[in-house]
Amino acid sequence: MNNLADPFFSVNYKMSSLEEPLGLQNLPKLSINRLHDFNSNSYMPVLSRMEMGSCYLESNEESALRRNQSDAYNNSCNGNTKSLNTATPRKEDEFRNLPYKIITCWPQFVKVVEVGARDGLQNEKPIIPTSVKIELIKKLVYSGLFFVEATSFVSPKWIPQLADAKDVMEGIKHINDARFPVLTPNIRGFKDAIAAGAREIGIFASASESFSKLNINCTIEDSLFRYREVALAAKKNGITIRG
Ligand SMILES: CC(C)(COP(=O)([O-])OP(=O)([O-])OC[C@H]1O[C@@H](n2cnc3c(N)ncnc32)[C@H](O)[C@@H]1OP(=O)([O-])[O-])[C@@H](O)C(=O)NCCC(=O)NCCSC(=O)C[C@@](C)(O)CC(=O)[O-]
Repeated sequence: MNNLADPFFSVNYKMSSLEEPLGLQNLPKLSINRLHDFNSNSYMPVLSRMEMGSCYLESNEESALRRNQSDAYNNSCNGNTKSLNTATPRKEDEFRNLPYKIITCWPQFVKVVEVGARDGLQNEKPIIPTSVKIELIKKLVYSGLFFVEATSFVSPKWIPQLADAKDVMEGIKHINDARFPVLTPNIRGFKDAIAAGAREIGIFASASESFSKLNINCTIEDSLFRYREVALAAKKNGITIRG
């Protein structure tokens, strides 16, 4: 069954462009019961009936029935009368179940890390006052964001916009119910970050030699060596690391 042919999906669904944001009132209405029916534990995709952008889902009962029928057919062709239940899984069964395995192995949650106060402000030409940065971070937290990357402990010669990292950390230390990771490009940055009260750090390496040189003034190999030092220090201090 193609999703679009399913009455469940054929509600007044309209794609929107970025210029024309989709209003909440236009979102498809999903009832809790229907969502439960579409729980990945209840249904699995049928590999042989997958098409571009859509796939047929069947319930576990349907799946068991179809597999029994298929096994019975194959056994009768081979003249095999062995009980179906004792048969070991065949390669094609394992392959058929692969999409199901992938779906059930999906992460249970998505972690959103807001980086505007760091990544956004490091690109601003004028230096933003520390008090404005603190106010921005507060507003981001009050908007419901839990992980707000606050600043970077990098060289002020490279990124003068974030030279006030220590003061920003001081200004947000009283804010509860949020975590404030900071970027640390080397062990010096790590030590400064910890001294300023950071409990979570971000390390960043490049996939190209040219960008690595431009961004942190070293080769990829050297950067991995540096980050090993930072990661070991973080582990020793019970600091969370994101890469
Ligand atoms: C890595 C370095 C420091 C190497 O910079 P360098 O010049 O090669 O370092 P150095 O070891 O030769 O030291 C030079 C000077 O910097 C000082 N220094 C050395 N380290 C620090 C430090 N941590 N904090 C403060 N000062 C530091 C050090 O003490 C020395 O001071 P001086 O003796 O000349 O007075 C430099 O290249 C740097 O700071 N780069 C940061 C670049 C950066 O922040 N880029 C933006 C972030 S990455 C990004 O935006 C991508 C990303 C992550 O956003 C993608 C995404 O979010 O998805």
